[in-house]
Amino acid sequence: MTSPASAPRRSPSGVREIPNVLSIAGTDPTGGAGIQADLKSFAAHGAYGMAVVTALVAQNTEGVRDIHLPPVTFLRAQLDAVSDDVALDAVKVGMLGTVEVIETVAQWWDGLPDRPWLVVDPVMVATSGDRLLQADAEQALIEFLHRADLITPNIPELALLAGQEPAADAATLVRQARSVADAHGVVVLAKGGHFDDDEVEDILVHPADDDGARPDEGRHVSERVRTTSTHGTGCSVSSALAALRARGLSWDEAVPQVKVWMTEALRDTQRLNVGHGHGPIQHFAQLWGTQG
Ligand SMILES: Nc1ncnc2c1ncn2[C@@H]1O[C@H](COP(=O)(O)OP(=O)(O)O)[C@@H](O)[C@H]1O
Ligand SMILES: Cc1ncc(COP(=O)(O)O)c(N)n1
Repeated sequence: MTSPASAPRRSPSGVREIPNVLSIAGTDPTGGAGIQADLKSFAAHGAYGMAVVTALVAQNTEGVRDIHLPPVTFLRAQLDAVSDDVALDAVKVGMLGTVEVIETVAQWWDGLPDRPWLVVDPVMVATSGDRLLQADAEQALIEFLHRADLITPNIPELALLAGQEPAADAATLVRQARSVADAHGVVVLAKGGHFDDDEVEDILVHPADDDGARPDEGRHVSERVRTTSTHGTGCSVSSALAALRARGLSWDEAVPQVKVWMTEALRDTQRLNVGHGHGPIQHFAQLWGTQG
């Protein structure tokens, strides 16, 4: 097993002007979450986006209707087709779904000659409340995490990773994020979107070093946009962070930039008219200009 700290994390050519970033995730045919959201997010952050499908999800803004899992041999064929040809600068992993899918992605990752940056969004449940990770795959997902540089759990996901009840306040969120960061040797962005304060705080926690020292956590606060169009926020944030890391920003530099972008993307949802449930965000608010 390669330890995350010692593994080379960049392509040999250094920071590419337009980095190659791969999403390994499930689909959303309405374009708001999963791979479709990831590709928009890569594009909005100046990266060349690619995608390998783990699961075909029949879902819309109202919920998940069905999930089809292609054979894992075909998943592996997709992964090899990309990595045999393209030098990867960063990889974002989203919905994995089952133990078999997790093991297939892990084997592929462990065999890569170079280590791209790896962001894992530990997707478990959709905004609609539907399960996207089988219950018997939770342990396998936990065992996958040491490969990541950054993981981006929301409040219930962090609780499950920490083996505790969901945090009811920021202090508990920090404690849980520290324990998960130390257990897996990864940076944790604990997302506070599920609290209901007037501000949304995401907390960036680094693992402690061998002497038990760690940098202060980054407290990233933004206004809460009052909208029900929050489908795909988590997918989009993790992809944006992968793209910016591949462009040479640190996590501490990338997170505030992504928060500003997400706030505008949520504010601009008023211009979209997609579906009857939790609508998508407007990934290109900055590029297309907002209404104000
Ligand atoms: N209403 C909101 N206003 C502003 N930012 C939000 C809002 N909801 C979520 N976010 C941001 O979107 C990201 C996703 O947050 P969260 O909802 O906690 O995760 P998930 O989508 O994985 O459930 C975080 O960066 C969070 O700060
Ligand atoms: C394929 C896929 N991956 C992830 C999510 C979670 O997205 P969100 O919780 O933001 O709705 C989703 N709905 N579908």
